[in-house]
Order: sequence, then C-alpha cells, then structure tokens
Amino acid sequence: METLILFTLLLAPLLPITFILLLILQRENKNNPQKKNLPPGSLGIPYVGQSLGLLNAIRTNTAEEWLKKRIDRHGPVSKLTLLGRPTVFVAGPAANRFVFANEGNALGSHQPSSFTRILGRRNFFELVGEEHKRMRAAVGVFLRPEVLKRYVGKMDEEVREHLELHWKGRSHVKSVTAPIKSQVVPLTKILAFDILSSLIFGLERGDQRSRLLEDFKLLIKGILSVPIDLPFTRFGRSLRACRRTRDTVKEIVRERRSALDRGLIEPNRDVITSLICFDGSERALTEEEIVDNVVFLMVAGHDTSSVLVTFIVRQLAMDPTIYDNVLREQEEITKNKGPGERLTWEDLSRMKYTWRVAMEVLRMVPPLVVNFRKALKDIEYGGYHIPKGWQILWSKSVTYMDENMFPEPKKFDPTRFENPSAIPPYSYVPFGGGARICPGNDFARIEVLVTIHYLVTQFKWKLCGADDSFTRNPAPSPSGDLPIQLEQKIIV
Ligand code: HEM
Repeated sequence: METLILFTLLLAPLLPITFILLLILQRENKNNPQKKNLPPGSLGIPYVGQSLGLLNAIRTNTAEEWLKKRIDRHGPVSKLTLLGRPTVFVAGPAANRFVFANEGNALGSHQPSSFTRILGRRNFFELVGEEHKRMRAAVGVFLRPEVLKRYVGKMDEEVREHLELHWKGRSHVKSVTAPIKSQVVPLTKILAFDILSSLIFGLERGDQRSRLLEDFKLLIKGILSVPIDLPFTRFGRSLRACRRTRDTVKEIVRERRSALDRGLIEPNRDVITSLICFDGSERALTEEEIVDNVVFLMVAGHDTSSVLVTFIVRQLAMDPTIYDNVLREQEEITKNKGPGERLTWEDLSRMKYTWRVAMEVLRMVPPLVVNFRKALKDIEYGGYHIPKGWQILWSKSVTYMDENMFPEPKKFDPTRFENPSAIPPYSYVPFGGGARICPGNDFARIEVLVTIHYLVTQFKWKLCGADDSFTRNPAPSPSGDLPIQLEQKIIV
C-alpha cells in the first residue's frame, strides 16, 4: 500500500506534463497531412511529379484524355505534384460548385510567378476578399449591360473598319506579319486588341494605339514563361514590354484625369475614365490599381475572344449547314436596316442561334482546359482533406465531353442550348461562376456577335488544306494559324 502511495506521489507531478504531451501529439497528428484522409493518387517524384505529363498533354491537345484517365483511375478527386507543389485535382459539376462557393474564403486564385510579375501585385487574381469585391464593383460600372449597350455602335464601327483594312479586296486573308501566308489567327487577335483599346482606353487608331499593340504582343507572350529575366529570354522581353505598356497606360490615365477635371469628357467614356471616377468605398482607386487592372482586362479579354471568333470561323467553314443557318439569322437583321446603319443592342438580342453556335464552340474548344486555385486554409472536399497551402488543379470543362451531361458530345450541335434547363447545373460554365465569374461576358458576347454578323453577311470562306487540327499553348491555336480562302460577297 505504501509503495502504491509512494509511486502515485512520484507520478503525480508527471501527470499534467503527460497530459500536455498527449495534447501536443494529438494536435501534431491532426496537422500532419500524412495522417489525414488525403485524396488517392501518388505525389510522384518530388518537385516534378506529373508536371511533364500534363504540360505535354495540354500542348498536344490531349489534356481532356489525360484528365479523364486520372478520373477513371482515382475518381474525381486525386492528389499529384504539379510545378513543384502538392496538388489536388478536382473535376465535375460538384467540383465546379465547390470552387465557386469557396472562392475568396477557403480558396484563392493561384498563378505562376511569371503571370504575377508581368501583371502586377494588384491585378484581379492577386486580390481577395473586400479588395477583390471593390475592384469588381469598379470594372462593373462600365462592363454592365446597361452601360455596354450604349457602346454596341462603337464596336460595330471598330469591326467594320477592321474588315475594311485587313480583310477586304483580298482573295486570301493575308497575315499582317507574314504576307505570303493566309491566316485568320493574327487577324482575330488584332481585332480583339482594337476593340479592347477602343473601349478600355478610349484610344482611336494612331501612333499611341500602334505602339501599345507592338508592346502588348510581346507582353502576352511572356505571361506563362520561365521567369528568367535576361535580355534574350521570352520573359525578359515580355517584362520590358510590360514596363513600356504601363508607362503608356499611365500617360493615358493622366490625360483622361486632366480632361475629366476640365469637364471635357464624360465619366463613362471608357473603362479608364470610369475607374478614375470610381468612389464605391472610402477611397478612390490608386494609379497602380488602375494600371494593373486595365492591363489585366486587356489580357483577359484578348486571347479568349479572339480564340472564340477564330474557332467560329473554322466551324462555319467546316459545316455549311451551320453557316447557312447563321447567315439566315443575320440577313433577317440586315433586312430591317438602312445602308451603313449600325447594329443595336436589340439586334444582338435577336441573334439567338448565332450565340448558341458560339456556346457550342466554347464547349467543344474551351479557351482553357485547367485553372489553378490555392487552399487558403485546411478544407474538406468529397470526403477528403485538402491541406492549407496546397494547389488545386481544377478543370471546369471536363464535363463538356461527358455523354451523361451532353449527349453525343463530339457532335457539333448548337440546338442543345435551346433549352437551358436540359443542361445539368454546374456542368457548362464557360464564363466561370461565383465571386470570380467573368465580368467581361457581355462585352465578349457583343464583340463576337457583331463580328460574326459582318463576316457572314460580307464574306464566304473555305479552309485551305485538309488539316483542321489544333494545338494548345495553353490557349487553342489551329494548325497554320487557320489559313482560309476568302470570297467577298457583292452587296447590291
Ligand atoms: C469568350 C470570351 C471570354 C471567356 C470564355 C472568358 C472566360 C473567363 C473565365 C472562365 C473566367 C474565370 C477564371 C477563373 O475562375 O479562374 C474569367 C475571368 C475574367 N475575365 Fe473573362 N472571358 C472572356 C472574355 C473576357 C473579356 C472580353 C474581358 C474584359 C473585357 C474579360 C475579363 C475578365 C476578368 C477581369 C476576369 C477576372 C475576374 C476575377 O478574378 O474576379 N473576360 N473569364
């Protein structure tokens, strides 16, 4: 008995220490990702993991198959290593919903360092929470339909001028950079740039716009590149072009500010003036915020819209019935217009079939097959644990080729969008969703519809050559930049 008392007396002081140690151990276990229910799949070789496989699949346009194989092997949630970071891959309608619902709270945007270094620390993707909301409210002033509808005529003017300058009077569409070849891609890029600079900067054709175009072309090439800043690297050239672009944009901001102060222009003349005038919360936007975000808008609106127009042109060349249907709809609109009369917002709302063609192109050739996010805190999804700091690889378009969502998914069929309720929720999200839903979707819609209206009513075209394949870098690009043979219609 005495021995027991002695033993208890000796152990008693150790009890609290043992208890604390147990608590620490329990916490350690809780925080150790190894001990939690991580998604299936292997992290592969440290740092490299599955990066080369996915990058190669994106380049060769087999990313959908690559992702599908992963889903068949591990299910819709799996872990891997990409670009040096532990990653969780998620796909399917539930994943789309998960990303949209947790945006800015448990998930944040996550971009490669080349992207952030070129587009600045205050760009959309770097902003979270209230700051992100504020920036969206600021661009929303101009990009909302009530304001944009006043600018349909301006876009109409840009498209017509572009066709006049670059497409008309040629039996072949000539590349601006390589006159021997006939290519659509460089033209749709110039058109997207012209429309954006007209509405974002309020810039007319001239020296300042041409300078901006040359720098913009270099800037955009380095956004996804190895971030080595040397005079001869792609990244280095892009970074220098970005500095020049930012200087030009600052110049424009100062010009607009001074014109506003003197009452020479209206607040919603273009995106820059509406950002200068924005006073949505306690303070106005800083010059850095305005510059970072107009450059971001240019980038976000450029390759997306130009890719969409390019692939509509390609589809219309490959499918005469679709071309005829689009033409019929557009001729109905022309019938009610006088010579040279511009398109209006009401005209666009009647282009229902044409927009369904655009939606079907976005389904079959989404501008991006994967996006990245970062877990801002520990989070559960699909019964698995995603540790704070891990990268999320998210493919919102994996569902587009799933026959359970889109019957006969390989068939080009715009009529599948006639009844929106037939498309399962969260399975078709070309403009994203949640807090980061594309604020430029109405802008893109106007741009695409106006362009297709004038293309089909003024031209007929066919593909040169039988190769209708395309690669990705990471945006899709048709083989040979889509050479076409163009025939101008005689309008009587
Ligand atoms: C066919 C054309 C377009 C498509 C398919 C498209 C698609 C998208 C998608 C899917 C996102 C969300 C990305 C994510 O969640 O990671 C996005 C974001 C964005 N888009 Fe677009 N976009 C298009 C055109 C435009 C245009 C013309 C503009 C500007 C005038 C624009 C401006 C933006 C901006 C600023 C964001 C970032 C929003 C944020 O982070 O809050 N987009 N776009």
